[in-house]
Formats: sequence, C-alpha cells, structure tokens
Amino acid sequence: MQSHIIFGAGLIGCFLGGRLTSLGRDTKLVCRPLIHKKLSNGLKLTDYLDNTVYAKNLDFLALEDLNKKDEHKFCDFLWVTVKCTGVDQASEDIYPLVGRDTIILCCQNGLGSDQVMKQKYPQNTVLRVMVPFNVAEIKPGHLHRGSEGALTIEVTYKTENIIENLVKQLNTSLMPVTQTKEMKELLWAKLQLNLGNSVNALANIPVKAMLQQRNYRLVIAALMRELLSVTRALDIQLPKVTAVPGKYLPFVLSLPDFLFNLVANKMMAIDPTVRTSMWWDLSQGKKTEIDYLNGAIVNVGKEMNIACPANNNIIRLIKTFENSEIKNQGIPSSKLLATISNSTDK
Ligand SMILES: NC(=O)C1=CN([C@@H]2O[C@H](COP(=O)(O)OP(=O)(O)OC[C@H]3O[C@@H](n4cnc5c(N)ncnc54)[C@H](OP(=O)(O)O)[C@@H]3O)[C@@H](O)[C@H]2O)C=CC1
Ligand SMILES: CC(C)(CO)C(=O)C(=O)O
Repeated sequence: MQSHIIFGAGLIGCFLGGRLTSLGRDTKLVCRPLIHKKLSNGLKLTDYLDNTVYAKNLDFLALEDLNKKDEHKFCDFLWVTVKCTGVDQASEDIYPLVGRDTIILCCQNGLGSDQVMKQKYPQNTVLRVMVPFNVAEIKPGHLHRGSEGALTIEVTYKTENIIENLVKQLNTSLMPVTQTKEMKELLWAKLQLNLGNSVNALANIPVKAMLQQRNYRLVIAALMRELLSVTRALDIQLPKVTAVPGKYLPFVLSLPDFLFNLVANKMMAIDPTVRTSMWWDLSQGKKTEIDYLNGAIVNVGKEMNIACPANNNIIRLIKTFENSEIKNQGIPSSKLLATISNSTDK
C-alpha cells in the first residue's frame, strides 16, 4: 500500500490525516509533542453536510525522532500542511522523509510555497494542492469542515496515472478530492477569495457576519479589483470557484445590502461560526500569511507597474497587530473602509 506522511498537524493537516486514516490508508502525522497528546484519543471529523467520521488509530512520527537513523521513513506522498510562514523550516525538517520517488504535495494558500520545495528537492515531483474549504476546531480532537469545495491536486503529464488513482482513493463526501492541470489559474482564483482573510482578521468577527456589512464588503471589493488588474495583465483566465464568477465579485460585493442579499444567497450559505485562517493566526498572536497572499499581488503588481494601494494598506494594518502587544479588538467597518480608501501607494 502507498504511504502518506502529513507534515504539519494543524487544521488542514489533521483533517486530511484523519480522513486518510479513516479510509484505511497507511498514514503518519508529524507533529509537536503537545499536539500528539491532544490527538491521543484520535479525531472526530464532521462537516456542514452532517457527515461524521472517526479516526481512532492515528499514527504519529515525532518531530524530534525524524533524524534518528535506525529506520527508513521515506513515503510515497508527503503532504506539507504547514502555513506559508513555516515552509522554509519545513523544507529542512522533511529531509529524512523524502526518498527518490516521494511526491511532495504543497497545500498552502497563496503563491510560491512549491518553489521553496522545488529548489530544495529538484529531483522530486513537487505538486501544488488547493484547499477550498474551511476547517475549524470545534473542540480538541473534533474538526469541522464548514464550507464547500473539492481539495484539488495538480496533475502533470508525468503524474497523470498516479494522481488519478490517488483522487479515486480519497474522494468522498466528507472530503471531496479532484485534480487539475491548470493549477496556476486555480491558485489565483483561490487567492481572490483569500482577500477576505485580512478583512476578517481585522474585523474580528465570523465571515458571515462580516459579509453582512457593506463597508467590509467594499474593502474586499477594492482588494479584489487590484488582483483582477494584475491577472488581466498576466493574461490569466480565472476559473470559476464560486457561484458568482471572480470578475463579477467586486460588483456583487459592492451592492447595497438588500440587493446583495438577493443575489448572493449562495455566498451567504456558510456556517455562521466560520472564521478565516488569518483570523486564527492574528488572534493567537502568530505571524500571518499576509506576505504570501496580498503581498504576492503587490509584488507582481510592482513588476507590471500596477499600483495596489488597497492591498498595500491592509498589509500595513495587519503588520501593526503582528508586531504589537495590543490585541485586535476588531476594526469597525466604516473605519476600515476609510483607511483603505484613503490609501496611497507608498
Ligand atoms: N484553516 C483553514 O480553514 C484553511 C487553511 N488553508 C491553508 O492551509 C495551510 C495550512 O493552514 P492551517 O492548517 O490552517 O494551519 P495551522 O497553523 O492550523 O497548521 C499548521 C501546523 O503545522 C505545524 N508546524 C509548522 N511548522 C512545523 C514544523 N517545522 N514541524 C512540525 N510542525 C510544524 C504548526 O505548529 P505550530 O503552530 O506549533 O508551529 C501547526 O500545528 C495554510 O497555507 C492556510 O492558508 C486553506 C484553506 C482553509
Ligand atoms: C476557506 C477560506 C477561503 C476561508 O476560510 C480559506 O482559505 C482560509 O481560511 O484561509
């Protein structure tokens, strides 16, 4: 049987690892001692469709044991599920797990995590994975998928059969899985959705409550318009990842509340507790992925002479909280909109 190792036992890593284990796949999770203790009774996985699955017999590899030379730990599929901010360190730590034929799967939001792995492991196949759905920890040992979409694995000419088989093995209602040859386009489309992350982190409320306030929606729309200018200049056709095509999202988000509620009922069919991964980071005083999300747009914008003042400004705001003892109490929507609208591209 092919073997899987999940490197980074957080929200996505544990959901994926729990699902693989419950499907009977040979799976090990690499995690820190505290997480190991938390997961010692296994995992309960649920979703917004009322699926429930238990993964009782999780198998672990302790981070501190990776370099012990007594046994070989290479695997067929190495799923890297750390945040973008942890990818550099992870690329060092995974060394004992990477054999000649190991396929490395990079599961980060944003752009560029695969480049770090490709540089470090030029002989290996490195594929990108897009995770569209939200995972939250309901309580220790219970993870919940709160929104829709299929985890999508990049497929290349060389890996067509392998990935097709993998998708067949993993695709279930609890965690839909599919594949694509057009990962660059898909990651830009996902990045467009992730422009809600920084606004959600600063608003300090659930995503659904955030989208109910027009001023927050106007901020997200401004961030998205800049992304769309960049993708247009790059000649990237964004695939449709939401009910409303990406190019129309800024328009729909900008509608007055009564029209938005009419048009966007599918967008609002979202678990009322869902918060974005950046909210979790900021609320726990961790460094966020802002440089790999909004920062990626600003960087490409610079290369193409496209100003991205709204994204620049929101990056600055997030960083003031990252580097501060002051806890974010939540920026009111009118104040956030005023800050973003007054932005100049510095
Ligand atoms: N959460 C979500 O709903 C979604 C997340 N994503 C994306 O998926 C990726 C993963 O996110 P998420 O699961 O939320 O992140 P988490 O922070 O929940 O999980 C990452 C885990 O990896 C651990 N880790 C980091 N570095 C190492 C290391 N060197 N050795 C061992 N463990 C390590 C972290 O531990 P520690 O914190 O102690 O460093 C943490 O437990 C991100 O790019 C995110 O944007 C995409 C869609 C939805
Ligand atoms: C699923 C989504 C868009 C929102 O939860 C996300 O990617 C994140 O939280 O980082």
